[in-house]
Amino acid sequence: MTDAFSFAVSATDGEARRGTIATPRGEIRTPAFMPVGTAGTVKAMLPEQVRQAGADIVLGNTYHLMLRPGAERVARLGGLHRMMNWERPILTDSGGFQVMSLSGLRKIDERGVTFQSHIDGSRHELSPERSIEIQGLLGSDIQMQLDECVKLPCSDEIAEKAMHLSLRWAERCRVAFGEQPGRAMFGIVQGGAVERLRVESARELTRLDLKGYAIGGLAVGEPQAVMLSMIEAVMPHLPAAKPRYLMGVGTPDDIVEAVRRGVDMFDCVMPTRAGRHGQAYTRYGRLNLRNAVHADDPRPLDPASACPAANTYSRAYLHHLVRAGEILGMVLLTWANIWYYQDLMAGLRKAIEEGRLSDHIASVKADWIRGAP
Ligand SMILES: CNc1nc2c(CCNCC3CCCCC3)c3nc(N)[nH]c(=O)c3cc2[nH]1
Repeated sequence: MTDAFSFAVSATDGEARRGTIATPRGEIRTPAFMPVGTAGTVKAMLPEQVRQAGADIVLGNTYHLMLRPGAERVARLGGLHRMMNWERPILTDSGGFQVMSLSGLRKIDERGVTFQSHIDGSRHELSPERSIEIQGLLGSDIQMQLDECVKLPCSDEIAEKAMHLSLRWAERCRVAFGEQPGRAMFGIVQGGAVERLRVESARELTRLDLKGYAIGGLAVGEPQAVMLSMIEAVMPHLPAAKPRYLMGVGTPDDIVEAVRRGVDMFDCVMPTRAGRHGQAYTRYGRLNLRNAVHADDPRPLDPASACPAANTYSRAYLHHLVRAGEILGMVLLTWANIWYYQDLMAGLRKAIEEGRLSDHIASVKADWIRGAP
């Protein structure tokens, strides 16, 4: 165990890296998928199930927790780790992205974002300084800068304005973060789909010498090809010795293609949200358990999976639970999905260690297409 925050790359395969982030709360094996725990819970899962599935770190969220139960209350209760009974690392987003996608009546200016709570309509201000303060009150191990993420497509001028604002906010967040031993603050590369803006953002952020760098402003509706080309444009301008986090990504296909290009960390609501909506991610692709085709299928989702939800219950039963709107349907499919995503990452980590990532990705994709035997 360490009292510092550090990242080490133990193997590479092309641009892909196998690494480890060491933190006082435990190690994070990369490439890593971080289950989303929006309001202090990975929805429909107990923390011990999240860990058993293979997760080393989960996400918390400034926007939700500042509105309810409130950052100062969480701090009084001993912090987010204690409150949600997750003693391993937590990464928190800064809240700006959620303000833009969830709240009513919002305004962005140099000071920060002003918005109305989607819960009770109350008015709130989130400055770079307040966002970092909230993340500190929550006890977050990896804190994200406040940034402005523009929707795509947008004009170069809008992308440039938002990218420069995010750079100024990165400096303010760096000052507000100060020295928190064992914790990190990550900058977020913006720049829309404009290569020169992406490069400028990455180079300017790198000058702040941060402990990690996120690639933001993607997975906002652009084609996968655009997302991948922006990743390729940014990578040469980020320090190889620091972790790279692609925010909000993504489907299994997005993840394997981004790992190939050097991304180390991912988060996405998809496995949890899909589980609540009757969708199962398996090594044979995605299944919609609401579909009548499963009504008489006695097979489990995947007998080869170590996840109890995937190797025990019949598809017919899962279909029944989903059709009946039973809570257990959400619980079992969320469990299977989080476990599948962790198995996907474990397979990628092993393939990088053994220098066979390209072949591994090809076989993973073939299974998705081939479907269950
Ligand atoms: C889904 N696509 C996407 N997500 C993005 C996100 C959010 C990443 N997920 C955070 C969790 C969401 C659920 C609650 C807990 C936090 C982005 N966040 C920031 N700050 N900046 C982005 O450009 C940014 C860009 C993103 N693109």
